[in-house]
Amino acid sequence: MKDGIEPLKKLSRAIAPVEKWLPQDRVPWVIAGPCSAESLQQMLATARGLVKSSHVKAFRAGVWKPRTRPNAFEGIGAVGLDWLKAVKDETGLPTATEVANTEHIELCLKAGVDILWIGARTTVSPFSVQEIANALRGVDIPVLVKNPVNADLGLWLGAVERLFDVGIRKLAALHRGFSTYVETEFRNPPNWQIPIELKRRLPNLPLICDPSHIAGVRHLVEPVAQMALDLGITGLMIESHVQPDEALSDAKQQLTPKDLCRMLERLRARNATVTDRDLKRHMARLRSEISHIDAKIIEDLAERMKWVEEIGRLKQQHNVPVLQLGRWENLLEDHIAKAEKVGLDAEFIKDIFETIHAQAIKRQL
Ligand SMILES: C=C(O[C@@H]1C=C(C(=O)O)C=C[C@H]1O)C(=O)O
Repeated sequence: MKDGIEPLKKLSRAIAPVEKWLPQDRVPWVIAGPCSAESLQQMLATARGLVKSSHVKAFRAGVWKPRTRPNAFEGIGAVGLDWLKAVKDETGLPTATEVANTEHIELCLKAGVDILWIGARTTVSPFSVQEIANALRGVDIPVLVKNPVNADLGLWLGAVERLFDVGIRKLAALHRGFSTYVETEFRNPPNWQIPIELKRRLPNLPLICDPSHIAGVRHLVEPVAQMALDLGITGLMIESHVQPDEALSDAKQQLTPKDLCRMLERLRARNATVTDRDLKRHMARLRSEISHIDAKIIEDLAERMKWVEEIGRLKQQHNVPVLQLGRWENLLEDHIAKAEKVGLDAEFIKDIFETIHAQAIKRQL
């Protein structure tokens, strides 16, 4: 692809590995803590529970909360930074919080916060991201960039680039899912293809998954975390509160420290690299079958397009419209029925044939 991949490769190579700023002796490695700092007692009690798991490497808490509507709890403010410091002094855990403007950054740097993150509602605004980047020029601090709330890879990449341009090298992307108008089982569906594409563009950029915001409800946090591990994502950010039901924000998705620690023991990490020779050979055989089928699909598509173009010429000679809705609807119905019989997902087949049909129309215009 020619869309600026070269400069991104350079950027990717210069990014510091996570072990430069957080220990990497456990998979998953986890940044955990309450959605919001609410009181010193709540912060310390949560941290005391979390530190029992050796997976937990840093403590998070939101101090300034961007809320969708006014009159919700908008965060405790700067006093929360003192509580983060108290957590660090007692547990030794590095601390992390969200920043959205210059003032937040100045206060965090003064209070000795170790890791900053940029929230999903901030990543959507290049003005805000640039303001943050300018305030961080010359500062050596890890910055995690949450994906923008909307499914826009460009904004996510742009935010990483703005921070890189002011000298931040301890960077990571934080995947918290994407907002959607339609109801789904998730609060913010993961759209895994977007973080996967981000990883393809910036292979060295550490990717952290935030299953709490993707799930939105407690019982889905574990399956989403497991999906992230199955994909090979080793870092997680998870919300935890000593009394989740009483939480002033995100009450439904927070886990007690005890439940979180237990969950971390149940999660299964995958081995990062394939070393076993037999396994390697077996995988290579399967991949050659897959490549063979891919080649067939491409040949068949090329042949399909030849017939499409021929019918297109015929339509032109006889003044017949290119789009034939009846035929298209029949085809789609047939294909979906056939696909379901062989165990393929209807939506998947619909997406594929919509793409093929769009191309078929283009070829006839
Ligand atoms: C190829 C045709 O043109 C269009 C493309 C179709 C396809 O890709 O199968 C089906 C119907 C038309 O909208 C056709 O009329 O059959």
